[in-house]
Amino acid sequence: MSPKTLYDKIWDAHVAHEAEDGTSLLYIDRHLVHEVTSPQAFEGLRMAGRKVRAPEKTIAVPDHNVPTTPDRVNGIDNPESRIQVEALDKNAKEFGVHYYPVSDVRQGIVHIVGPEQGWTLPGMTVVCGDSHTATHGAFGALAHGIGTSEVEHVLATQTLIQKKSKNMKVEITGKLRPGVTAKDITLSVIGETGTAGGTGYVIEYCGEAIRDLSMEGRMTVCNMAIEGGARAGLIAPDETTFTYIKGRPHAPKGAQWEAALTWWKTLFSDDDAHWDKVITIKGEDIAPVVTWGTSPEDVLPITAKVPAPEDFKGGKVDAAKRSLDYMGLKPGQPLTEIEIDTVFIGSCTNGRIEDLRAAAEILKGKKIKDGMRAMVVPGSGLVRAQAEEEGLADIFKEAGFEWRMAGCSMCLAMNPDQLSEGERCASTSNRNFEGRQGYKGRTHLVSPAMAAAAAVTGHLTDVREMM
Ligand SMILES: CC(C)[C@H](C(=O)O)[C@@H](O)C(=O)O
Ligand code: SF4
Repeated sequence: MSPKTLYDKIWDAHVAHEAEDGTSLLYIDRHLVHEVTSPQAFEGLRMAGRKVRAPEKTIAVPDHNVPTTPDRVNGIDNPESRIQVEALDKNAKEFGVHYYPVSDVRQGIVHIVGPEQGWTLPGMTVVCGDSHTATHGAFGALAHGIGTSEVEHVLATQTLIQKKSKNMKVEITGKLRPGVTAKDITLSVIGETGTAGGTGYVIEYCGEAIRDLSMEGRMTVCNMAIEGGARAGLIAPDETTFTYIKGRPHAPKGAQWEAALTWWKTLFSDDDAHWDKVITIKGEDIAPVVTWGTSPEDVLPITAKVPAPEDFKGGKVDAAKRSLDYMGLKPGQPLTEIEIDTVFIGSCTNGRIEDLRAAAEILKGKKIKDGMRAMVVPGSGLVRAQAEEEGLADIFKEAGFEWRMAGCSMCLAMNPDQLSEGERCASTSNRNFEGRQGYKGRTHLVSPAMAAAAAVTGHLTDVREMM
């Protein structure tokens, strides 16, 4: 047998039919659904008189539009948001799919709920009408976003038409230095490859620094594969993965667990597998980073200065000028002198329990800067409950943070949590596009620990000085 990558193995195990030009019909093991990209898909089924083919493999949860203040039990003010969430409610019940409504403690961001409930397992194909589906690749699942018409296709057939991507290996060797996290890894990789570097590829992240990460950290890394342009990100499963999964509500049990484990242990890239592209980064070379511009590739170590447009080449000069202008920054200004007024800790990138622990560790016994607006939005109701049990919520509240209910929140401006014009936020989310967190709002992407540090000092801060 010819050697295969992990991606090749999962792909081969799911091809139901392959046409001559390589276009394939893939079987889909898990279909996650949220309120933004599913209403038309369900409506299409309804109009055609079709059913959901595999409701037991379909999981729905509202996340983008839901308010995160406790008074959300009284309903959603914004009519557009309300329509989307109510449509999901109706569709989930009518079509009989698994559903976690806002009133359920298990509700949260779809990419946090799936793994948490044991829906996401190694070797699976996982899709969702959402680009950050890449998150689930942390389990060694082939997971990626799809469009609304594909959502309808998967709902109706449990299959997806796909062309195979190329194989790319991103190796992070050795150990990380203190203060450096999974978020710094994933942003640094994009800094190296650019936002188009992964286009046409599925990335497998490997190396000692990746192996050393918890499942939470691995999800953070894979979450941003899409920001580097890749179709999906993958990490081969190992004991860390199996320990995380075991005992979760929808994980296999008993003899099924043993059988699954036997297969999962074959899910790695063979030694002499072929890679179309390889990138290697030394773990010790990665610093705590921050973005200065309006693209995730605009990333630098926190010790750096705001770059000048002339530092870039070709078309990137104009992009840098525009970024600096939008962000209101001057070349040569130390990044640590950039003052911020808002801190957002949350999102499918960094809204898990370990992220909250890392931020709380920095905040313990401290207060946020006067006038700072700071909020923690746990990625799910269960993350929230656990953080309360561990005393993290008290640390956040005593420091001056708002302690919110689960949802996408200020990661994107689809709900009441938004930046106002000119506001500047240190955010643990994954996109710093113009207006992403609110009209004319400005975003600096950072790790949870770096966000916490900035909340205390009032400016972008090297977290290592607070450790
Ligand atoms: C709303 C949704 C389609 C979108 C995505 O696909 O990623 C959102 O989750 C985002 O992060 O921008
Ligand atoms: S948290 Fe942000 S990135 Fe993740 S699904 Fe929600 S909007 Fe998209």
